[in-house]
Amino acid sequence: MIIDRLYGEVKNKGNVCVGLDTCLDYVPDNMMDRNASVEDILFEFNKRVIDATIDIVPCYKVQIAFYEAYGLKGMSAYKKTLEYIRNNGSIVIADIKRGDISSTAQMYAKAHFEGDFESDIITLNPYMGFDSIIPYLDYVEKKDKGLFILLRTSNGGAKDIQYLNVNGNEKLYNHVGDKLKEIALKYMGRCGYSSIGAVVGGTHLEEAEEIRNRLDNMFFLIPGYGAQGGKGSDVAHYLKNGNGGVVNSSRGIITAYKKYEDGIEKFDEYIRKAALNMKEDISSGSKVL
Ligand SMILES: O=c1ccn([C@@H]2O[C@H](COP(=O)(O)O)[C@@H](O)[C@H]2O)c(=O)[nH]1
Repeated sequence: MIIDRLYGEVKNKGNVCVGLDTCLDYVPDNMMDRNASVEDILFEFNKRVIDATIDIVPCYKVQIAFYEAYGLKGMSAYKKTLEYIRNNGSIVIADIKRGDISSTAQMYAKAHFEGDFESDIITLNPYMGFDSIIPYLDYVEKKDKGLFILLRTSNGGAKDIQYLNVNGNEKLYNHVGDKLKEIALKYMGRCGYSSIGAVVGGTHLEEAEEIRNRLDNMFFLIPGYGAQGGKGSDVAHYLKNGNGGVVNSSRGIITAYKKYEDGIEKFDEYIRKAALNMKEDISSGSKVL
């Protein structure tokens, strides 16, 4: 199952998930060939980031919005990026955050688990209801695919809806988590985690322990590290014995070279260094717990 592969990759390479939220503003001048198309520039940038990190990270998260924003050429870069990651033996999470009625969800499943935009794991938004998740489950069961479903997100606005009290005094995200766990239990891997995991922002700490204990067999995608303020000692609360989750950083890694005077010349070195520093930060955070 995909979750066993991800678990194994984390065991060997640590928890850093490199976020490819790539836009032209992040591309160094020397990669901005005036004659090249947006498709080539975005893909070449991603290829450099992937080549610099593939032996030290377990997976990549590709945020589809950044490619959609550039139209068809952007989507070609998106397709090439997914293929490059998968063909080189790594795991790709497509951050698409879909949620819709089942007839539409079926088409989203086909669009992102087959064909041009095939990825290994996708993100979903469950707040339209649990029937919106069902159409993806066939792919989890029969095609070795995985889901990371939004539970408690990293943004401040998470509190507007996800923290509302339901059923008396229960937080909505806990209610959602319990329902997702019920579904997740049907798709358990040998590693003790399900191919249906949850997205839990690494920026809110108060509830971390409760969420981790309550959803003990769900693997977490943890965004919010770096640019949004999350630190190794924060995100470590969502891990279990150093595994059970991958921590995403997008801007923190792909723009790392901008902090250095010689960043453009040593682009690959600084990208790798940012991923290695993050890996070390998370593992020292885990040791403190
Ligand atoms: O709760 C969530 C869910 C998803 N994201 C996504 O993660 C990255 C974060 O980017 P950074 O540059 O590392 O801040 C981005 O693609 C978001 O759409 C999230 O931030 N929080």
